[in-house]
Parts: sequence; structure tokens; C-alpha cells
Amino acid sequence: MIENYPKIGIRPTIDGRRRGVRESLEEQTMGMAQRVAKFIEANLRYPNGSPVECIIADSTIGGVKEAAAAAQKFSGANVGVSITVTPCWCYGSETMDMDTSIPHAVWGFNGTERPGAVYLAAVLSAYAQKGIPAFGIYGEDVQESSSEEIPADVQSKLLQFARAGLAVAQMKGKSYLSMGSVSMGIAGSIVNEQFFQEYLGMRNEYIDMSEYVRRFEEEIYDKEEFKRALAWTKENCQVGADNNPPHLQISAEEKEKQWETCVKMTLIARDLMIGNPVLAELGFEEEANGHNAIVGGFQGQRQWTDHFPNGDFMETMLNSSFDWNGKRAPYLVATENDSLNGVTMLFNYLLTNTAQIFADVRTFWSPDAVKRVTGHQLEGEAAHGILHLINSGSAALDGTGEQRIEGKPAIKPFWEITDEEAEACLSNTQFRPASQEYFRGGGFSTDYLTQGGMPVTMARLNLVKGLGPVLQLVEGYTIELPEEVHHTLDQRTDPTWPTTWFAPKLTNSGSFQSVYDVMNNWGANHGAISYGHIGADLITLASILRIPVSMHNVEESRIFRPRVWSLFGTENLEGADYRACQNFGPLY
Ligand SMILES: C[C@H](O)[C@@H](O)[C@@H](O)C(=O)CO
Ligand SMILES: [Mn+2]
Repeated sequence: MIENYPKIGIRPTIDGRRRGVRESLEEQTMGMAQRVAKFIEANLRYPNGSPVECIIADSTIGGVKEAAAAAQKFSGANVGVSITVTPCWCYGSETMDMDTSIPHAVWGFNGTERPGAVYLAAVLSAYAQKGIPAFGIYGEDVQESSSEEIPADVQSKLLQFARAGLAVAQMKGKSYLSMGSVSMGIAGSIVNEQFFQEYLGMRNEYIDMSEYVRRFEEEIYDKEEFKRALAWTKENCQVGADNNPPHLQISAEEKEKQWETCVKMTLIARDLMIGNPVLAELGFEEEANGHNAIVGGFQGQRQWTDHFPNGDFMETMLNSSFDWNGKRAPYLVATENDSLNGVTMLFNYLLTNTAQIFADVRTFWSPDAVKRVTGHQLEGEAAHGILHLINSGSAALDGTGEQRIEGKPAIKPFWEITDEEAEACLSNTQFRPASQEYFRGGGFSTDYLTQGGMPVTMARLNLVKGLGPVLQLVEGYTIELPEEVHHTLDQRTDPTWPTTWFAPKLTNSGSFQSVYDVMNNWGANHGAISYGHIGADLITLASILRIPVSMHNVEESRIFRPRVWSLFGTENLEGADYRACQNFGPLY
């Protein structure tokens, strides 16, 4: 299926007065629109790596007729985000975009010959009064009226808004596919349809895990691909040491059979999510359609894993940026069907186009505890303690940190990953026979250690009765421990699982006065970890979706929310965010 990604609609608004005013502004106004479109197209990409597309209104918009014409053009062109630009005064409610279901921003040129900023303030007050939150973009320094430049502060706000707006537009109409049901009583896997529908504009789809068995037995998968995938797996995925006590270890022959099952599960999960035209050729037209899923979750534990190989290999491979078909966009799959962590992965992913690590937020290791257990004094970024992020499955191979940006460990969009980097991710990962005590059906867990020194952001979406969804996020760094220190700490838990050592940035306020506070205030057992310090983008995204952020360590200067948020208070931004989200309610 050719992806039809949502576009950004650009609306140049203008002072409608003819006989001098409008004529003198036409070129500058349309020029602003063209330059913004070019700038966004040069800087943002869709998940398949192609440049983001902008579409500009056919004329400048001086009044309601032209506003309606732009709206009509956009509605036929899959516009999911709207940006209005102007260098001058225009008529607020007569020129504004009234679509209540898409994100809006307005850039008012900072000049004084023609007052773009006056329009900005006027139209934002109309947006506030009409209950359509819109972002205001106003450059800090006055520009020459002849300037064709987009100043750096305006550039960064345009991109911050556009990234978040496109994330909102891309998830809309897609589904979350639950493969199985509630895993071990984990609340995030009690899928809340109301949340998906009203806050994200998404559907919920479900299959029973018995569907995998049907597809195994009736051979509903691409057998040519299966052969190829199995051969690739044998060649590229190293099997690590069996950590099970001898009486629980299974035979080599049995393990061979399990590999076949694990690879088949991977193909089947992907086909369930997005469909596969090959299945139609095999006579399975219905199955070929898939479930239109942009993210899914696999229950696994316990019914499946008590009998069949676990989902770790499947989850890791799908979440990674490459497999036997080469480099490609990740398919997001949450382990334990934790739909709320799955959605958090989706937020992170749509903002960055990079693979995600899904992990249990397992242990806070204080400097004293580390010292007692290993004799090692934590230092540098880790000086105040570290969090052990670890889970059996779902961590993308990209999470090894074996990719590079300017020589430093990184996780990149698939189109920037070199063959050598993909190979390094694989050669630094072992697939180890799953812990039989937990996983009676066996399988293979992904074992790697994330490289230190990566800026990362961990986030988590929670649901609170009476309040609704709440986002938490923490920026920090991955930590490299001396090898024997890592081993001693890792051996205390399940050493066959992937480990990321994480140190949050501390700020001396709220939940960031200590690393312990971060762990202690985390809302659930899981977090979604993304490369980069993307907290500001997550905050912008959450504000569009009217999801308040309960804890974050993002500097105030990086926070960008709809202008009307400031009318809910400017002294305590966290409280204002809660009030604004509650006031406007879910987007859909
Ligand atoms: C094996 C255990 O059941 C784990 O899966 C458990 O630690 C979790 O990951 C809970 O989220
Ligand atoms: Mn877990």
C-alpha cells in the first residue's frame, strides 16, 4: 500500500483592503508561505524517509471567502496540520482556519511597518474565545520588512509545532492491535477504548493469540519469506549461553524448533498489524488486509508463554530498524500488551522516526547501594544514582547504541543507518534461551547492554480515573559502568534481558531533586525510551492532545504550548497545563 501521509497546509493571510494595502503585501505574504513550506520540506521527513509535504492555499487569504477556498483545497488534500503566516494586520476571525480537529499555528512576522504581530495577537484571542487552541510564533527580534529570512527562533518553533502536529495527524484513523488480552494484570494492557478514540482518534482492534496457531497450522504466511528469514536469523543472530539450571534446559533439537516458531511469529505479527499482499495470492484475502495498526501489543505472558516460545525475538525484530528484508521503518510492538507504553513508544517514534526501547523501570541503584554491592563509587552523570531499565522483550536492536552521530553512540532513522551499524547492533546482541521458570514455553530473550553516553528521554502515559491520561517524561543519559560492576548488578536480576543504565538530569525541583524521586514518582512498571532529548517535543504533542504532563525536566525556555495555555496561569506552568487540558477536553 502506498502511504498517504498527512500534509501541512500553509495559509498566507493578508489585509483584505485593496487599492494599495493588499497589493503592496501580496508578494511578501505569499513569499513567507513559500519559504515556510520549503523550510519544512527540507527539514522534516515521514516515517518512510520521504520529505514532509506542504500545500499552500491558492491565493493569499484576505477574508472569509478565501479562507473557505483554502479549507476546501486542504480537505481534498489530506491536510492534517495548519500553519497560517502573515507579515501584516489581517482580520482575525474572518481569515482564521476553523477546523477544530487539526492542530493550528500562526507565525506573525515581527516587523512594525505592517503589524503581523498585532494580527497574531488578535487571531490567537479569537482562537482562545472559540476554544480552538493554536500556537503563536513570534520572532524575538524585529526584522527588516524586506527580509526573506526565517529567524532561528521562528525556525525551531515551526519545526517543534510541525513535528508534533504531524504526529497527531499520523496516528489519527490508525489502530492499536491487541494481540491477546491482559497480561498478568498489567493495567496498561486493559485497553481503554475511550482513551484511544477520544484523545488519539484511533481505533482498537483485537485478535486472540490462538490466531497465531491457526496461521502456523494452516500455513498463513509467506513461505518464501519464512525460509529467507530463518536463514538470515541463523546467520545473523547469535545464540547466547543458556542461563537455566541444567534440569530446566531444553534440548538443542527443541531449540531449533523454537527458532522456527519465533521467526514465524514475527512474520505473523507484522502481517496482522499491516497486512501482506502475498497472503492474498495464497488465497487469504481477508488476512492480507491486516488491521491498519500503527502500533500493537503482544500479551505473551502468561497463556502463550506458559506453552509456546515467548515473544521476545518477535518484539525485538519488529521494533528494530532492519531485518532480513534490509533496513526499514520499525513496527511498534509493546510487550505484555501494555497499550499505554505502546502509545508512548508511538509518540516518541512519530516525533523522531527512530526505533524505541521498551523496558521495565526495574531498580533504583543509589550510589551507596552500588558501593556496598560492588565497591564502585558512581561518578559523572551517574553520581546521584542510576535506574536499571530492563525487560525480557520489545527493546529494539538499535538500543545497543551501536549507531553513530558525529562519532557518538546514537539511534538514527533507518535511512541514515549504515550496513556496518546494523551489523554492529546484531553482533553486540545475543539471543539467550528464555528463563524457563518464567517462560515455560521457552523462546529466546534479547540480551544486550546499551552503550553509555547517549542522550535519551524516557516517557510514560498513565490513565487516572476521573482525570484521564497524564504523561510523564524524563531526559537523561545512558550510562556505561565498569564491566564487572555491570555484571554484578545484572546478575541480581535476569541477565538474559537487555539492560540500559539510565541517569536522569536533575533540576532541584519537583520530581527531579533526586534519581530516587524519579523512580518513586513513575506511574507504572514500564517506560518507553527514545534517543535524544525530546522532552520539549513530547510536551508540545501532549498539549495538542490535551494530555497534561505531570513530571518533566525540560527547561522552561524549550516549552512550547498553545498560546491560550498562558491564560490559565503563567506562574505555575504545570497547574496551568492541567487546567487547560481539562478545560478543552480530548481532541476528538
Ligand atoms: C518475567 C516477568 O513476568 C516479567 O515479564 C516482569 O518482570 C515484567 O516485565 C512486568 O512488566
Ligand atoms: Mn514488563
